[in-house]
Amino acid sequence: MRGGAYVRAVSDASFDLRAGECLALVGESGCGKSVLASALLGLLPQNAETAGSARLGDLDLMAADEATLARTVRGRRIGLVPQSPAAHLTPVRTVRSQLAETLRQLTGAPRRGARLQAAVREAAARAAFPLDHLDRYPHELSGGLAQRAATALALVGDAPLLLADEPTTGLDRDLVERTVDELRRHIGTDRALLLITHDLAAAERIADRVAVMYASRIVELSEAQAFFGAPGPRHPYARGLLNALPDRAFTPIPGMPPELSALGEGCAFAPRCTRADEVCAALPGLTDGVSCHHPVPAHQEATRA
Ligand SMILES: Nc1ncnc2c1ncn2[C@@H]1O[C@H](COP(=O)(O)OP(=O)(O)OP(=O)(O)O)[C@@H](O)[C@H]1O
Ligand code: NI
Repeated sequence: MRGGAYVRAVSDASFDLRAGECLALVGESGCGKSVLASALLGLLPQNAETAGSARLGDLDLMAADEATLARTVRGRRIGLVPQSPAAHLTPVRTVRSQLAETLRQLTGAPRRGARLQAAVREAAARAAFPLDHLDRYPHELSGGLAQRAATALALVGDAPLLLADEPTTGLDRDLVERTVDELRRHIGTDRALLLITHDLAAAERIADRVAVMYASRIVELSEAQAFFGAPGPRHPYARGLLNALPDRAFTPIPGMPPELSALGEGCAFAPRCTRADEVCAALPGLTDGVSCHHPVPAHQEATRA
């Protein structure tokens, strides 16, 4: 990081993702979600340090070189809906030309002509991108339309893993539902989706499992049904996130998440946690999908207003 600060943005993250499955990665801003996604794609800044492995089929993404990632992973084995679509779209080319280019690269689409144009329209429609906006440049698009253009591009390669980083930012509720439903449909039974989101309602709508991240660590990994329904989240932070929702208790978690450059030894949530005691000065391990010394007992249900 500029100025020499050292940030541990992701620690000990461990999860698997099966074909046909959607895993939602949720957590407050700055907890490390996008860094985790960038690490999988080899898109971290050059001075970033990584350790560990991430297997996609027979390939270890963490060990793969840039040529392999560029040639066979990005777009082909992993489709990315980036968090800031405006920054990922090429500013000097229309949406039509970017879709056409990606189609030519990733599918056997012909170089030009009616069949290519039909494929472009089909690709746009999959992400509900309006066909009468295809000839616009990225700066002529609203945030929501740029988001849909980026989603359309990410779906082109039919990659076995789709990584969607806040794919619904800037969309209104109807379109949020349409977009996540489309992502879910796209997954079908033979692809997988890692959905990174602040939007717990979107996660509840389509996720099979939920991973909750706090201050660089996955603190809970649960089946979505158990998480959003009964018995509810077991980690006090995860429970706090749900209870902060307007249609639940609408009670925010007091305090702020810590700076990742100044994390202590113990549980990073302890300063904000009503259940914390002296034991929490030591880092809890992940047991039964929860990383907490005092998880909420399974029979204590979350309050739904
Ligand atoms: N290129 C970078 N250089 C230095 N620090 C970075 C860089 N990218 C991210 N960070 C830091 O890593 C931490 C995690 O950032 P990240 O973008 O992964 O958060 P996030 O969970 O995706 O948040 P948001 O929900 O706001 O997108 C933050 O403290 C951020 O400041
Ligand atoms: Ni992010």
